[in-house]
Amino acid sequence: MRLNEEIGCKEEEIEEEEEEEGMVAQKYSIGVGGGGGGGFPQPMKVVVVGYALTSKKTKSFLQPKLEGLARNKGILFVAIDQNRPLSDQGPFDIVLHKLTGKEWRQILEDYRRAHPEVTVLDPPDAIQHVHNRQSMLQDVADLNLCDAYGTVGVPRQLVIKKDPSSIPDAVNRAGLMLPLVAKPLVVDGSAKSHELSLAYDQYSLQILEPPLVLQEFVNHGGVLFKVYIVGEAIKVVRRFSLPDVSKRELSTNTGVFRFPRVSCAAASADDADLDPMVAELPPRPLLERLARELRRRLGLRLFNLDIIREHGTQDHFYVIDINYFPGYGKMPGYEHIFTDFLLNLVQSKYKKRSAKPVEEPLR
Ligand SMILES: O=P(O)(O)O[C@@H]1[C@@H](OP(=O)(O)O)[C@H](OP(=O)(O)O)[C@H](O)[C@H](OP(=O)(O)O)[C@H]1OP(=O)(O)O
Ligand SMILES: Nc1ncnc2c1ncn2[C@@H]1O[C@H](COP(=O)(O)OP(=O)(O)O)[C@@H](O)[C@H]1O
Ligand SMILES: [Mg+2]
Ligand SMILES: [Mg+2]
Repeated sequence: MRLNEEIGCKEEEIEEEEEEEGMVAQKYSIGVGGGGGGGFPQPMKVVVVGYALTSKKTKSFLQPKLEGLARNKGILFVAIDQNRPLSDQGPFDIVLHKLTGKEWRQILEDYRRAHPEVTVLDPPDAIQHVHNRQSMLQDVADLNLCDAYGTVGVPRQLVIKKDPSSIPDAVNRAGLMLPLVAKPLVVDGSAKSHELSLAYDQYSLQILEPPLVLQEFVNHGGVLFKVYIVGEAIKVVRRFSLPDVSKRELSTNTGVFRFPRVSCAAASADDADLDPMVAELPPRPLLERLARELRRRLGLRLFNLDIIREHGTQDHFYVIDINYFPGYGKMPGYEHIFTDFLLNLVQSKYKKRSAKPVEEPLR
C-alpha cells in the first residue's frame, strides 16, 4: 500500500508551470464586473480577501506559493489593520480571520451586520462552538453516523467544571474506563489549552486544574488522521499520535502524565512503515458524509477533524478534536484548494445575486 496516499475531492487538473509563471491570470479572474456582453471580454474584478490573523498564522498560511498562485487567479490578500475601524478598510469580498477575544468577535458581528455583502469566514458564534471541547463534539455525537462504511462516534467523556476533589467520584459514577485523557475545556489558541495529560488512575486527576474534559483513551495504533476541510474539499493526512496503552501498563502505572503535541509536528506519518490495518485511511464516502453533515451542523467552512480508528477494528472511528482554521500550510496542495475555494465562493455569490430580483444579504 502506498502510505503517503492522500485523498482529495473536487481537485482540478492543475497546470502548475503555467500558473507559477504568471501566465494564467486572465483565465482565472472572474467576470463579475461590467454588463453588456456583446462578444467583448468582460472587465475582470479582483477578489479582495481581507485577513486578520496572528503573525504565526500569517507566516504558516500566507506562504509565497499561496500568494503567488492567488495573484495569478485574481485574488488579492490584504492585511486588516486592527487599529483602524474595519468598515473604513477594504472594500473586501471576503474576510478571513482567526483571532480570539470578545472585542474582536463584536467587531466582526457589527461588520457582518453592516456589510451583508461580505463573506466572513467563518461566523464568530460558529467558531465559539468549537472553542469548547464539550460542545465541539456534540454534533458528531448527535449525528451518530453509522453506515456500510463504518461508524463514527466520540469517546465517552465527562466535564469537570470545578472542584478537582470530586473527580474520582464523578469518574466512578459516570463509569468511565481508564486511562483517561484530561483536556482543558476551552481552546483559546494558547499553549496552555493544548496541555493534555494521560491519567492511569482517577485519584491522581485531583492534581489537575478544572475546567476540564476527561475523555476515555482509545487505543488506535499510534496513528491519527487529520481530515482537512476547505468548503467542499477534503484532504486527509496521517500523523503520529500517542501509542496504545496495554492492559499490563494500565495495571502497573499510576499517576498523571503530561504529553507533548505529538500530532502537531510537521513531520507526517505518511512515509512511515506502518501496519496497513492501522495506516489505511478512513473510507472516503464515510468522510464525505461526515464532512457534509458537520459543515452544515457547525456552520463552518474551514476546519479540520482529528479522527482515530479503534485498534483491532476496521471501521470504528472516533472524532477526538475539531479545529477551526487549522494549519492549512501543512496540507498538501492547500494553495490550489484554497484559491479555488475562494473563487467559487465569490462566483456563487454573484450567481445568486443575479438570480434574485430583490436585494438580500448573500453569504
Ligand atoms: O500552527 P499549526 O500549523 O500547527 O496549526 C495548529 C493546528 O495544527 P494542525 O493543523 O491540526 O496540524 C492545531 O490543531 P490541533 O489542535 O493540534 O489538533 C490547532 O488548530 C491550532 O490552533 P489553536 O491553537 O487551537 O487555535 C493551529 O495553530 P494556529 O496555526 O491556528 O495558531
Ligand atoms: N480519546 C483519545 N484517545 C486516544 N488518544 C487521544 C484521545 N484524545 C486525544 N488523544 C491524543 O492526544 C492528542 C491531542 O488531543 P486533541 O484532543 O487533538 O487536542 P489538541 O486540540 O491539543 O490537538 C491527539 O492528537 C491524540 O494523539
Ligand atoms: Mg488535535
Ligand atoms: Mg485542537
